[in-house]
Amino acid sequence: MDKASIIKNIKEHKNQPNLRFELKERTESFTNRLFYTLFDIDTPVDENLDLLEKEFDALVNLACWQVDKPCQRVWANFVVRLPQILEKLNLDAEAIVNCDPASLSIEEVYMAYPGFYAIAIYRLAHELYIDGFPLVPRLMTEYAHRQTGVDINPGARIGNSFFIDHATGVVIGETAIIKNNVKIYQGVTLGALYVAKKLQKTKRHPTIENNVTIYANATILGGDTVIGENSIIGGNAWITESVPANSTVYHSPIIKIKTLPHVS
Ligand SMILES: CC(=O)OC[C@H](N)C(=O)O
Repeated sequence: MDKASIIKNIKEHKNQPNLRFELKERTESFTNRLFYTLFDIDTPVDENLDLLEKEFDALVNLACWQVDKPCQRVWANFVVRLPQILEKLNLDAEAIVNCDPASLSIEEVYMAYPGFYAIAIYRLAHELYIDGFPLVPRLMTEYAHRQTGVDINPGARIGNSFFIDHATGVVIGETAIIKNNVKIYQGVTLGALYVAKKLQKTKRHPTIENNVTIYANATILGGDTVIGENSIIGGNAWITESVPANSTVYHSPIIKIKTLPHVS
């Protein structure tokens, strides 16, 4: 195949007229500016809010290509909710500093905890998601996912003072509901019992009630699965049914250790 034919061929197969990676890049720089505007003391709020509004306009132009989904009011609705979101995020940061014996300062939480970063970007993206703003919330949480290994779908509903410790390899599905003061550790999955396209728009992921702790690598599946309040789910537990309030759930593997006599 000559060069002209290759170009023609590629052009024929490049058939998504709205697929512009500029949207992804602009969303990532908008997300960075937003995070710094909310938390970094040297990032002036007034001028950065103006810049954010301009950057958001560009996102609207790139993301709102469906005529039946007008997006013009989304920024106005979002910006008024920023103080409330910040209040919630400060509660998350406090929960981390109060719960984690390894944390040395609140500044460390904001700058060094991937769990805090992932929750921050999730909470900001969630507000855009509930306004029906297409694609950008997913690009925001995927950006956080890429940086932290924590995949929180912007559709999930998460209450106050949420803490993900050692955050990596965590998956929180689109229809998960997490109430207040929940702590989870690395490798936790809040997922669907099985995956089928026909389940779109149904509750597929679990509900976690207040004050639940879920230790590392536990997997909790199913839209009807409810983990009752004050429960503790041990590491590596595999749960596909509801757990009553105040329960402790252990996974008990059989570990065999065979020690041979030392032969030199
Ligand atoms: C987290 C999870 O179970 O994902 C499976 C699928 N994407 C769904 O949303 O059902």
